[in-house]
Amino acid sequence: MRLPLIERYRAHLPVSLNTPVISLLEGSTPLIPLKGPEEAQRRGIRLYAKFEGLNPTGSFKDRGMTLAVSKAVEEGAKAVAAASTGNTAASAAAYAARAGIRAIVILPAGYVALGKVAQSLVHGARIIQIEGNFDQALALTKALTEAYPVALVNSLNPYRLEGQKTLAFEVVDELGDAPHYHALPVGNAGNITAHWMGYKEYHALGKTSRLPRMLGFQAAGAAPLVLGRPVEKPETLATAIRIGNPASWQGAMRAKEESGGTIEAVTDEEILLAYRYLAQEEGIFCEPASAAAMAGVWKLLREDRLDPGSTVVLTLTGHGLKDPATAEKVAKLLPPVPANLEAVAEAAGLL
Ligand SMILES: Cc1ncc(COP(=O)(O)O)c(/C=C/C(=O)C(=O)O)c1O
Repeated sequence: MRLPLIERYRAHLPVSLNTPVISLLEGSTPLIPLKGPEEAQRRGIRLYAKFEGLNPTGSFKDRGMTLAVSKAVEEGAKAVAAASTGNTAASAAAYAARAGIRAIVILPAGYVALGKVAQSLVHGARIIQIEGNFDQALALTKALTEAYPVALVNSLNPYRLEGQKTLAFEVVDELGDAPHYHALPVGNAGNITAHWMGYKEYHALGKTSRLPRMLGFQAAGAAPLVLGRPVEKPETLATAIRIGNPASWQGAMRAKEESGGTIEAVTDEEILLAYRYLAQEEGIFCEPASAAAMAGVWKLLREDRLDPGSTVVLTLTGHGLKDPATAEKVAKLLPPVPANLEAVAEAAGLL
């Protein structure tokens, strides 16, 4: 029987018996063993994908949203607000609907993948598109929630990170220890901060023999943490991580430094290659931003920077269906053929 995330990890979360559990049975996502690219196989490096696309709204955001919305309702909120590159909006819209309160989402016009806008619309969120980018949307949302009785549910809200840290718990509970490395994409940097919180908590409880080295990856055109300064005009086809000034900058730096890990950039071309590899070689359809984790691990493998025989977990943060438009960048749809066996057999490459 599947448990609400809050029930599964109640002992580790800031909840009480007064906290309503607003849940869509999020979490407990599959940890899928990968065949891995040849560079991993020949070094005996085991790769696993923690596929967060199988959460209720198709991304890891549900882990933080179940807690943030439950706590907002406990505190009497009648509305929640979020700036978003799309997945936070979709998740806030779903959990607000679940709770019977209003969701207000502020999106950078023209840079949110179709699937995510569809979700926010159909869940009944109040969608405000701004003529600006995500960073401007976040500043406006902070101002809105300071001026009006609306709860902020971006990852500046600590409850979001508390919910998201449970991914690390699930990895340890399933593998029996922490991996040697944990790779994930980094945009606003809440997720890498939360992963590291979770591993440190479990380690302090004696549940792991090691702490993983955190491997964060940004898109080369949107890599403030790599450059060491905000990026005024972030650009990448991985629109989920098209963020120039991460809200959790310090948290990401802490995760990198304390774990002895790294935060590096991958190009859009490397992201697309990894996106196609995961779908066509591993059978996993994740969205472009998620594929940045695979692109980054592949880069480190090519540079022989991962220890032979080690275990690497990659967080694939969102489902590929969120961004159907990008799918056509890796595989073109062929024109229709006449409706007869010979034409179909020829198009199928069987003749
Ligand atoms: C699929 C996917 N992969 C990676 C990230 C980066 O996580 P953070 O580094 O914690 O920001 C996001 C983030 C999306 C938003 O920030 C939003 O939805 O507003 C994402 O949707």
